[in-house]
Amino acid sequence: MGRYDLALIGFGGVNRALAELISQSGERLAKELGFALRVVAITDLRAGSLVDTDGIDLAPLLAAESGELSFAGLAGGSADPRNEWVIREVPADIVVEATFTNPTDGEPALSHVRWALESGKHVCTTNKGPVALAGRALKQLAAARGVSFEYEGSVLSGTPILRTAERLFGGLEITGVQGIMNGTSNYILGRLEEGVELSAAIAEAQELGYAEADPTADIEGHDVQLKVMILANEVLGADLRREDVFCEGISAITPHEVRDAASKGLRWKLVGSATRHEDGSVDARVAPLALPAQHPLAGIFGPVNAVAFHTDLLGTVTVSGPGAGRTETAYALLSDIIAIHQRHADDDTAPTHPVLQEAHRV
Ligand SMILES: NC(=O)C1=CN([C@@H]2O[C@H](COP(=O)(O)OP(=O)(O)OC[C@H]3O[C@@H](n4cnc5c(N)ncnc54)[C@H](O)[C@@H]3O)[C@@H](O)[C@H]2O)C=CC1
Ligand SMILES: N[C@@H](CC=O)C(=O)O
Repeated sequence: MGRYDLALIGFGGVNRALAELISQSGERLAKELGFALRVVAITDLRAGSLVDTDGIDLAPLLAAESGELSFAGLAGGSADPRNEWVIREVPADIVVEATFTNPTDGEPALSHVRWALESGKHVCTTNKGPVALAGRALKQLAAARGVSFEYEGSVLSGTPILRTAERLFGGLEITGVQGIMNGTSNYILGRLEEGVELSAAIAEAQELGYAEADPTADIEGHDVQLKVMILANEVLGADLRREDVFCEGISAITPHEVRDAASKGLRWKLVGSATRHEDGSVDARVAPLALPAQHPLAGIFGPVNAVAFHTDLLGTVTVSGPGAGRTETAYALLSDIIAIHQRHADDDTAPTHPVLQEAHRV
């Protein structure tokens, strides 16, 4: 049985949840998928870096509270994240990028991804910055190096929206997308309707692992702006920059307005949308809308998200599922690793598995 060695860049909620999955369910997954997973490097802004090319023992790391973790003093450990050295020099097969999303220029995650691809390593990431702001260039770099760049978790967390569109919508012309694409703001709007104060609702979303490290991106719509760019670029053939996407968040909506709307059968939702016109141009925007109760998006609650695809042959097809959450997003990374395996199953270095090889051929 083959194995993939992983370097985890960022050891916050999502990458810790991936490490937990590997630590607790690695054997079951290996039997099912036909390949094993081993973590050989971890870097983190706060904890430093840890390298063991024989495989890091994850259990003691996962037993420590995340705020208390320090790799300095451990064998192969350092207080310095040493990101560039780890990404370029440690012999990992896949670099898993899950540091903070920076909506302005995508850094430092953009450099992390670039270093990995330049070094001939596959990348999977849940970080929206590099995908939205430089996805096209990064895909070209990956193709030139013969490696994969996967980012299912960058839109709708573990809900496989990008792969659904890519693999299952063949022959359909998609003319637009509209959806709820941020778990935090959707959760907060629901809690405001229930009478919870804004600051308390934000704290809950942080505690539950839905919110960005700086929740401004969730509240002001920047997170959805990046997701709309990713979707429009992927499924509508657009090449949007951030300034092309009008963006208004939920900060101006008062708890009173939320409850007043509810009493009239309306629900405030933060909606992202993109529409392709006949001349090929694409309009995209993010804005709060008070939707009537019978609107399909009005019934989407909490961290659940949904995206409606407008198509020529099927009309509207809506995909709904978790839009945020540590374990849910870690699943997106696992699905990326499976996709890498499927794509490279015939490479010399890839593990072999009859079921996945068959899927690869199909
Ligand atoms: N939590 C969620 O539901 C989802 C998160 N994402 C994205 O996944 C990424 C990770 O999310 P979480 O784990 O929830 O965030 P988090 O804030 O819990 O963890 C991020 C980790 O990255 C580390 N970090 C930051 N800059 C670093 C650097 N330069 N070098 C090394 N480590 C660095 C931080 O110390 C922190 O431990 C973010 O980009 C987020 O936008 C995407 C989909 C859903
Ligand atoms: N903060 C984001 C996490 C996923 O991208 C959200 O709440 O949707």
